[in-house]
Amino acid sequence: MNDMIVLNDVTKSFLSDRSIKDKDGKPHWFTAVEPTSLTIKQGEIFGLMGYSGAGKSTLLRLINMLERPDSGQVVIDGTDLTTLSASELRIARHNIGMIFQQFNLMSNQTVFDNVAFNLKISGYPSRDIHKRVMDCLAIVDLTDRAGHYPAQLSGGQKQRVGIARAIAPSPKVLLADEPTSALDPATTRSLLTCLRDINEQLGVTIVIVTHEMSVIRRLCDRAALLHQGQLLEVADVRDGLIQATTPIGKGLVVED
Ligand SMILES: Nc1ncnc2c1ncn2[C@@H]1O[C@H](COP(=O)(O)OP(=O)(O)OP(=O)(O)O)[C@@H](O)[C@H]1O
Repeated sequence: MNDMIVLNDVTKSFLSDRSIKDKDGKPHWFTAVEPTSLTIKQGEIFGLMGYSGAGKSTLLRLINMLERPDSGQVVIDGTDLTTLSASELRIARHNIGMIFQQFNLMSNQTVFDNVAFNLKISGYPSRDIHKRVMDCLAIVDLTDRAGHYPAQLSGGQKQRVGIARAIAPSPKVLLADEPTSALDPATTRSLLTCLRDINEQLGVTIVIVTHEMSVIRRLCDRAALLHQGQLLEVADVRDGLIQATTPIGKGLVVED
């Protein structure tokens, strides 16, 4: 399989609280992602896991450049996003869908319009939008909810709308930031099945941030184990077990 996502020595720091100064009196920069290199293959389902503050969400957001790395390269399907102009980056992002823990739906828009929105801004032909929205709602089993508003949906249904919205422009990569954290165990299971089906049917590469070991075990092919901004190791997931080898990694994996 081709390399779909290649991170080459990416780093990311944030300016700390203004009250925290370095010894020389200058503002303190906190390193959220230490130099990290990672390759994710086309069609993989890849997890990012680690304790709170490990840098999982920041690393995920580097992949679509919602966070711009301080250094290093972010290569998606052969294109280094760090070299693109703002308008080129906007176009390249059509290849990268994203879903969020809190769904981020527009509450004053129907399910149909929430999904159509992404197509409109990606320049999808107007005459084809209706069919594409309904096809995507069928994939997530929400055809009968097209005219509903988000407030009329359960959490699991809202996340399915988020998935339909993300896959509508036919991205090659789907990023998921704690997509099941707000859901109960049964709804989580059905959402993971939905993500697995999308991966198998559409061939979309999925990168998922989660602190739930069971999500990694059920869904992922491999997972990066992160600790305090560092990539400890990339572990295979075989027979429902995360094959960690480093001492901290092994500790993370039995934490559930
Ligand atoms: N925009 C920001 N400004 C300042 N600090 C930030 C910013 N974003 C993240 N950080 C810091 O970077 C570190 C890593 O944050 P990140 O959200 O990536 O971790 P995480 O592993 O996803 O944690 P969690 O599981 O709690 O969401 C944290 O210490 C966080 O406070």
